[in-house]
Amino acid sequence: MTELIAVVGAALYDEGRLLAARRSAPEELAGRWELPGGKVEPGERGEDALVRELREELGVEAEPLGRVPGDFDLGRGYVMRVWRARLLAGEPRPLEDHDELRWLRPDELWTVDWLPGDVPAIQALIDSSLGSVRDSSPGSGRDS
Ligand SMILES: Nc1nc2c([nH]c(=O)n2[C@H]2C[C@H](O)[C@@H](COP(=O)(O)OP(=O)(O)OP(=O)(O)O)O2)c(=O)[nH]1
Repeated sequence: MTELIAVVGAALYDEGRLLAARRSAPEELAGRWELPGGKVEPGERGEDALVRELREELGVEAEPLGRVPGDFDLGRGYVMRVWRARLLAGEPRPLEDHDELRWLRPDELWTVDWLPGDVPAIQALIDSSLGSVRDSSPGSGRDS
């Protein structure tokens, strides 16, 4: 069986807004929007890959906060895992692979043309935020 290639996607938040990035390459993905991130290197932890990719791609320092439940199939043997992260320092700039960045408020999440593999990831992100609101209500069980 062929090994899956692990990709990390960053759900990077600042002031309640999510950062979306428009790909500039390769040609078949250019113009579509994604979560910044990239391939996990051999032996690297997902959250470390996330911090490294955000530094390389956007020139920012970020802190991983936790995994969004789910393994998202991107096709061609790629599987994406999404981490929530918070901006610690710097202003994101499209240094690599992207030509535009946009901070999306919760009501703007579907205003960009996400890559097909990202649509379930964005939905999971929304569902898990609603879940965390629900889980904080008195008497509710904890999510692992
Ligand atoms: N980073 C990222 N990649 C995604 C998303 N959705 C999606 O289909 N992909 C695809 C695009 C690429 O084929 C693959 C990730 O590869 P990448 O090119 O971003 O990885 P990388 O930064 O490590 O790239 P490189 O070193 O090979 O240039 O996953 C997403 O939301 N974020």
